[in-house]
Amino acid sequence: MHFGRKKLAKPLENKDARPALDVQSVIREARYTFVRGLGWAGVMSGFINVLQLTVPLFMLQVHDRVINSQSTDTLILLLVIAIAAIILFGILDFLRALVFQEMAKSLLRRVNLPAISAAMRVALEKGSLHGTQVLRDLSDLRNFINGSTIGAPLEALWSPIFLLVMFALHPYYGIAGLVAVLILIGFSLLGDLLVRQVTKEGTDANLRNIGDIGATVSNAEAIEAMGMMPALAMRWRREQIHASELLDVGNMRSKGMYSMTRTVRFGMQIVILAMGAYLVIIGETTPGAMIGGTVIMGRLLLPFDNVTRDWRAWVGAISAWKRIRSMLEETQSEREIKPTPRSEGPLLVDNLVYAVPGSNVPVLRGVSFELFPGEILGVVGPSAAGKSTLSRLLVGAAKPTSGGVYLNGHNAYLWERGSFGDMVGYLPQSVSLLNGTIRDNISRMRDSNPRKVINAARAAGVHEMIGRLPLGYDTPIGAGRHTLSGGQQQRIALARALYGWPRLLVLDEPNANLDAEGEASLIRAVRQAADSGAMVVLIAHRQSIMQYAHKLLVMQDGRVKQFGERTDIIRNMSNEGDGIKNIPVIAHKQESGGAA
Ligand SMILES: Nc1ncnc2c1ncn2[C@@H]1O[C@H](COP(=O)(O)OP(=O)(O)OP(=O)(O)O)[C@@H](O)[C@H]1O
Repeated sequence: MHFGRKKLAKPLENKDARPALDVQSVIREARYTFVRGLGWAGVMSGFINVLQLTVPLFMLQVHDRVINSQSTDTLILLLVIAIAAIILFGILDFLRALVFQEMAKSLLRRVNLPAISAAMRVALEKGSLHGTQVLRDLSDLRNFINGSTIGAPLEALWSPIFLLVMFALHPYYGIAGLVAVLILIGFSLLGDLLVRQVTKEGTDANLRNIGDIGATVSNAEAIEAMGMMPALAMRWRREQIHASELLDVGNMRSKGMYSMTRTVRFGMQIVILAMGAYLVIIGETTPGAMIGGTVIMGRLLLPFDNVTRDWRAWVGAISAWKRIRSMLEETQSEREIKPTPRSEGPLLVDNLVYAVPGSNVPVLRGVSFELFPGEILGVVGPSAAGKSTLSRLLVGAAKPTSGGVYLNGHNAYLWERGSFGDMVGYLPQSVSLLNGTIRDNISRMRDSNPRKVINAARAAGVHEMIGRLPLGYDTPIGAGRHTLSGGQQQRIALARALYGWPRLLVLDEPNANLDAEGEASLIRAVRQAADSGAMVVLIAHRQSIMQYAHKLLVMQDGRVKQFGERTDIIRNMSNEGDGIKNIPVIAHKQESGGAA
């Protein structure tokens, strides 16, 4: 028995190939955008803070200068200055909001596409719900930056200005202000210590729960039919309670700290007023300074209140960013960005090993074979032999752990996706059509050439069926739209695979939902593709289709049990005797005497 090893074509290196995306530079740029935005907003916050002194200083000046001098000219001058300062405050406040908005836009512009590609890759490996989390994180991050909570720490950074003014009014004011600030910083740090971890755990638990519910919703029919809802509801409830309890603890601690900081702020304002009154009595300061000092104390401490109140939003945003960043890093693509010319073959699978990421038990254990243009390869074997995993690796949807799949010597996994996709037709075991029209789906969501769409539909034997639908090729399908039967979906997915006459056609259980007419169309399509020089890989449990295969690959436990010309393999299997029991497809063929 040979596995085609002797004929293996040497893999080529594409010298022009570059990594598709430098994740580290995306992360660096995103961080730079964030820090630069915060820098600008911070500078503006400084001016805004200074301008916030307008009201207390105006009070102080009116009290000390206007009342004493009885001068309306001074009053008018002060009024004009104060109004100008307040208008400037309004303008800067608005500009700062624009800076935040621009920062959110520019951050998302940089991260959006890499994050969505990362989400796709994570979805391939860990399921769609892990993938969609990153989209939620991006949206949370944008809301945070555009929201009202991001500015509080920036304002707190400028507290030294208020402290200086307080020291200028009287050293005792300054000292009281400093003590109050230190107490509030202590509360903020304590709050962070008490809130951060528990909030993170609660959020993670909540996300897990949402993920579980999302996964379950897609199985709603089975759940309803088998009355699984009460048991599932109990599980969710337990998980929900656990997550809510953690989040409630974080919330309660955060609110507790906020109440304490407010108490300290109000208390300190009373202390400073009393102290001011005492300083006025002993002639150390003026009544204007007393009122101004009290108001400035309020302004000084307010951002610390806000930091304590809004810290959870910062914790949430930081966690969201960390998740986005680690997903980008984990899924850094080594794929090329330059299109590679269309290839006619051969297809070489060279000592292919695949273990699911995070597991060290390989699903494929050194699979090798070669396929030439115009050949149809039937892949058979018992359940869990690794057939679908092999098909995913053939089309570059999963990364080999070692070894590789090469088309005309070029690595299928690394191949730039657009040009690779033009050459490949893939029908996965679980057919999933996308939201859009039938035309969109067949044309792979591209601006379609109507003739190519109709050709693909005809080849899949589905043109007449589409013609019978009220909107024909423009019928919207996908979630919540026109519902197609399992067989209809499979045939439209076959038309999608055939679109543009690919050079490599990988069909995983393509006849699973087909009736006799559908299967006849499928066989016609497969033979037509092979006659036009395509390489076809067919995975099927139903044996009828295998009689058209030129070669057979028999898999077992992730290994190649046999590979070769179909007639040779069937002869070998019947000679081995016990092998026939293990390979039902072949066994059935032999028994029925049909295939060879
Ligand atoms: N993402 C994954 N995570 C964990 N295990 C996986 C994953 N994908 C495949 N496997 C494991 O790999 C083995 C082979 O699965 P695969 O779907 O390739 O088998 P198969 O031969 O196509 O089976 P069937 O004929 O039943 O479709 C199975 O044991 C399966 O549990």
